[in-house]
Amino acid sequence: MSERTPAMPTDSPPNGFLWGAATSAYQIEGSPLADGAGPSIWHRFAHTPGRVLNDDTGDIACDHYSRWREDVALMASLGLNAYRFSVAWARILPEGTGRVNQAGLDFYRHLVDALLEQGIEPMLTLYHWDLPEALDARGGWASDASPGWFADYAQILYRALGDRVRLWITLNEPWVITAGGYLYGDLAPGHCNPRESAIVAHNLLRAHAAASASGRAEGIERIGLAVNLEPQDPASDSPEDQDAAARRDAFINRWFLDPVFFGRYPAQMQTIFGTDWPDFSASELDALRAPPDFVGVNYYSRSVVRADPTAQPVGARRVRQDTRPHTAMDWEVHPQGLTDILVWIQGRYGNPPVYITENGAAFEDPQPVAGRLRDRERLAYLRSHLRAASRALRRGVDLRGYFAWSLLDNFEWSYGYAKRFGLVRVDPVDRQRLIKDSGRFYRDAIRRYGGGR
Ligand SMILES: CO[C@H](O)c1c[n+]2c([nH]1)[C@H](O)[C@@H](O)[C@H](O)[C@H]2CO
Repeated sequence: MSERTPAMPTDSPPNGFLWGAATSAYQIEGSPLADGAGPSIWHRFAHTPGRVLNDDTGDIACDHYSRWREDVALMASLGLNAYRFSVAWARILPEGTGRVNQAGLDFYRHLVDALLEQGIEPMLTLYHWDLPEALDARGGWASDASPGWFADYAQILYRALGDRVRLWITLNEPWVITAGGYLYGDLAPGHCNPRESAIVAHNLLRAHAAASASGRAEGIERIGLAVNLEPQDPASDSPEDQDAAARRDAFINRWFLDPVFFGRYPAQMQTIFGTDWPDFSASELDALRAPPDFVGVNYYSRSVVRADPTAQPVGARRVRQDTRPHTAMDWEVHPQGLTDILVWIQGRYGNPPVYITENGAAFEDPQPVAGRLRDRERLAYLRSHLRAASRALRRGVDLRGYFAWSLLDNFEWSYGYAKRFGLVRVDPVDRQRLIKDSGRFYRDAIRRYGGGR
């Protein structure tokens, strides 16, 4: 099969299938304080020496805040019929609550209108990690008031854009927000506090429920939750490794999905956190039940897991599969894991509608030559994972769309600009965009198998 032969096998996805790409505000926009916007925790974190590789910041990023018209045209040239983006809370509410910054609302309204003019369906993420600094100063997600702050913010956006945005996501990856920001400390706000992390996770779930309820009250019909999911395969059939994989599965894959679908946490959470696990009442647990209208699946890789009592808090660690290909993030390339996790959702949670809201890979890209960037590894990753998605469709998974991560090379959090996921190259000096071979491949796949725009 040539590089240019699209991925999907003979059976095309269902009508209305979304072929998109995904980004997030702090990673692409730049101009974080423009037009009345307030600072976010990532603005502060990135400006704290030593927190981000090369002390990179999102001050410019992809300069999308100025180039959004060009980027919408780029999406149209790729043939996308959908685009997933996030709203920077502090552009809308500079102090996190209270005064609304109209210029912030206007930016996103113009972006949405431009997408719709091109026949591109917007999928809006309300929160992709960039909490207003003013709210972190009031306790942030550890504050009991945080679900109310979030629901009020969400309501402002529902009322401003609910007549033109049909697909909403409350939170992007509550697990990464919790683990990265409050347990391991590698992401903003950089805390390392197990008990605080369990309270933050609980408040994020309360916030999802509150924002879902406020969306219903505003007539919003399709509100989802985007979660990072990663199959946990035991390194051996020993009971120790089997138990370790089950604990890591609960910790990563079920910590948030079980509460929203079943109103309960996985039993392993108490074992993992011990005395740091709060004693939630039955009513507090039941209040978490807020089944999303769709599950957004962010899939990148799987883990092979070995028991290791020194690897806290789960007592399990990943075992690198040295004979398998890995990305520049050192994540194993394992497309079958995408099929497996989609079928797992189908079986465990009653076959809910699903979108693959992130899937992609960072590789060390070659320099462009004569206007061409031959990113063979990323193209192969995309092709193999589109095939994996097709296998899930054939298994009856209610898969409704695929969003490649990411449209553009962008700010990769604590890695800064050192890791590039884009289908489109962004020049580090002049921010010029150049569609990579992987982007051309995706365009051809959409033309051949997509519903078109
Ligand atoms: C384990 O990977 C996570 O699922 C994950 C990977 N990623 C993400 N979550 C975030 O949603 C994006 O903002 C990142 O840029 C992207 C690439 O790192």
